[in-house]
Amino acid sequence: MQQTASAATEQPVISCRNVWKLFGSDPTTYLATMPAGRGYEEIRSDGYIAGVKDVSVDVRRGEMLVIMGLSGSGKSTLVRCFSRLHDITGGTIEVEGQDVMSLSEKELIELRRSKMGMVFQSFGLLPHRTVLDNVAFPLEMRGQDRHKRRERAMEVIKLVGLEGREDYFPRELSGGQQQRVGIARSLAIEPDIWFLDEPFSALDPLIRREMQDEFLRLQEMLAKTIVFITHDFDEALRLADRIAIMKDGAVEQCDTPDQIVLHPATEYVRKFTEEIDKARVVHASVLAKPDLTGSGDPVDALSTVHQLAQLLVQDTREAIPVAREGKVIGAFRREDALNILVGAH
Ligand SMILES: Nc1ncnc2c1ncn2[C@@H]1O[C@H](COP(=O)(O)OP(=O)(O)OP(=O)(O)O)[C@@H](O)[C@H]1O
Repeated sequence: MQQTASAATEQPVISCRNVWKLFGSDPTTYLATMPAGRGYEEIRSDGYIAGVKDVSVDVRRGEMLVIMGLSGSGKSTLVRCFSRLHDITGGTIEVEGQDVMSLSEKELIELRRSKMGMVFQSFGLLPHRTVLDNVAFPLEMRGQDRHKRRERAMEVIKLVGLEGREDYFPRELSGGQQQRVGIARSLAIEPDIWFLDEPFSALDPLIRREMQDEFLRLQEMLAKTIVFITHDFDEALRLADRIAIMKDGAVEQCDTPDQIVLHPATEYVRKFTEEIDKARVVHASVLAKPDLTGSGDPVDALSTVHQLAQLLVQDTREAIPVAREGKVIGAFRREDALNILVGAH
């Protein structure tokens, strides 16, 4: 996935600044009196759990932000704060410029219902309803008439590749197909912001990869703003425009996959990147230096080093130009790319 340049400059869809979510007996008073710089373990010894610890991230329009971290690192808590399923203890969260903590219960329900879609690991399908009726369910909740909701449900069923299975019951479907129903159901309401909490982790590895590919295809068409939770770094690298890596409630680094594998911000992040084949992650666009001039035909900015392997080995040029949509944006040193290819970076 590659975002348009304007996505980075537009107002973010979700903006969170210095957000804290503490669990414990009186978190608000505790946070107000807590000495600055108190660490996760110190907070714990004071009797509180820092579910989210001083997090500032933005979710940009049309991007897929993947929140990655081990179990208990705070991924779900952070995302629950975005939709105010949790009240935050400190900081601010704005969704489309609106401070979520200032919304009334009614406004919140409306915000969630009209703008947000959610998909969970457990699929959450209604077992006694057919695929069509499961997908149409949120529309029924909205009071949409039967004909309209069936029409819309069929549209999204087609979109996720389940046409012909609309009259099946969930138990008659594979895990991957059931998750497709979950995805179709959440898309039925045309959410602006899509939250997916480990949607593929109950699936076996082959199906999981297939679903990831399909998901990328779907996103290419829909260009939704997506927050995707996973504990799988490979999945994060495959899907993300940007990845926020969490540990002990805090975001260790939030950046593009390329930057994370090339320039891990902390030792913790570096450990994740150790086993990764960087050549499959790093794109020519990131290696290109605008002030370097190459000779001969340019390579495409969206190519990974892995895709360029043959050229890199056979070519003799020192600097290779890179073009985005036909326009040269700079060049990279062939040696730099070769180092990534052989794992010497
Ligand atoms: N309601 C709660 N009360 C107390 N502690 C909580 C509550 N919800 C979460 N926590 C704690 O906050 C921390 C972060 O939990 P969270 O569920 O966000 O982690 P996660 O990264 O999503 O983990 P997983 O991948 O296992 O779902 C954990 O230590 C958890 O025990």
